[in-house]
Amino acid sequence: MVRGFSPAAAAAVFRRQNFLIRCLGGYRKEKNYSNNFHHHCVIRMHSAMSGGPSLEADAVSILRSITPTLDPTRHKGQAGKVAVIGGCREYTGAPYFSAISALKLGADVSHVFCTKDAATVIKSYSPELIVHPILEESYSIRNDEKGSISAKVIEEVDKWMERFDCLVIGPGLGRDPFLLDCVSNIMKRARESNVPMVIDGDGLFLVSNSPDLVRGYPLAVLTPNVNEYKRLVQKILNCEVNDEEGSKQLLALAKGIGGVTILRKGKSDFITDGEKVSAVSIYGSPRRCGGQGDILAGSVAVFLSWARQSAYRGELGTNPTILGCIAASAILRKAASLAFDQKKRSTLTSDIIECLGRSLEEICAVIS
Ligand SMILES: NC(=O)C1=CN([C@@H]2O[C@H](COP(=O)(O)OP(=O)(O)OC[C@H]3O[C@@H](n4cnc5c(N)ncnc54)[C@H](O)[C@@H]3O)[C@@H](O)[C@H]2O)[C@@H](O)CC1
Ligand SMILES: Nc1ncnc2c1ncn2[C@@H]1O[C@H](COP(=O)(O)OP(=O)(O)OP(=O)(O)O)[C@@H](O)[C@H]1O
Ligand SMILES: [Mg+2]
Repeated sequence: MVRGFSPAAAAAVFRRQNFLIRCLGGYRKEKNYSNNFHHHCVIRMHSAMSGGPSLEADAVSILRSITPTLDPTRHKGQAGKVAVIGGCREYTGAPYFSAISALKLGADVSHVFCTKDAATVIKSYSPELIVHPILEESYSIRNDEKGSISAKVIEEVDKWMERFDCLVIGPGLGRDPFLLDCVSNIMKRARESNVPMVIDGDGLFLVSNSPDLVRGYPLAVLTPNVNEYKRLVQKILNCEVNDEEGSKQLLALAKGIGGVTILRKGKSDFITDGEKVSAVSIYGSPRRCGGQGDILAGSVAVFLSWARQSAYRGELGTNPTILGCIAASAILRKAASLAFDQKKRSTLTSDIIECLGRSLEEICAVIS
């Protein structure tokens, strides 16, 4: 019994502790990937030691404070309208993973703006997505068509821009110079309309070479993986990644680009707006199958939109962009852990997507 507590109160404390442990990933029986509470604490301590003291965010409280209730008076669109700019001849999975993850978490509408080649393929994965085949790669057009096609792309995106709560730029975009030029124009329009942007994948390749696209834009979130982070550090800070000074360098990078938010993905996810670093190191999965970053990008778009709505109602005291990143990171890692419980080594990105709903439900139950 807990000293000074009645048996009933002690039982309540015990139940609450168990609930929080379950929310953060649960107990696990695997020998090598033991995920008991002690292991969880060790991960937290390790993260705090590598990134500085007490960086770990209270992801459960954040998720509860920003996730909207399912209120029968709300209409379609109020829980979020997101658009993914990505998808080309090589990559059709990445934009699909981002866009469907947004829907599975509770966004109302999810669009994909991609190349013509990719559009039919993406549509065939899911009838839930609204797919716009508007982008072109250099190989499919003549040089003298480039001006008119570029203008047409902007015209098409402009029809929709003001309706989106957030854009995800880059999953499966490819690196064709003409296509990236069109996407730069889309980003400039998004800024003019104050639409938040999550920049991932090849969008980060673009931003590493043209940081002015996001410089000084507080509604931009960059979500680099290990390679993308390395490129950003080299281009912006003119040095190599230094994990001994991980937090300091991350802050310098956010300041160096100027006022953006960075979510650095890895064993722990580190998030900063240039002022303070937060960490999410709750247990995820030892599987590193491709596509998990795409889930994260779509999830950040949703939680960021929800956090902005809460902030608009005056319910938050903290930067909503940071809260959205923390929430997305925690939900993805929990979903990855749930999927790994079932599928072990054969866990795929689509298995993790199937666990997104349960992952959020266990923290923010529809009916509590
Ligand atoms: N199923 C899918 O369709 C998936 C597609 N993905 C997409 O794949 C693309 C690449 O993402 P990664 O995470 O692999 O990116 P990384 O930057 O981690 O690595 C990409 C590869 O490209 C090479 N590379 C580096 N610089 C290059 C350059 N200038 N030109 C050409 N190649 C270069 C790297 O050596 C590496 O092998 C992104 O668009 C991403 O969204 C991934 O999200 C995984 C899943
Ligand atoms: N070593 C790790 N241990 C635990 N979780 C990790 C590890 N590395 C990455 N993750 C988690 O996986 C998610 C995706 O990160 P990852 O580095 O795989 O992105 P990515 O390379 O962009 O993925 P994608 O294949 O979609 O492009 C992150 O949210 C991160 O929390
Ligand atoms: Mg990626």
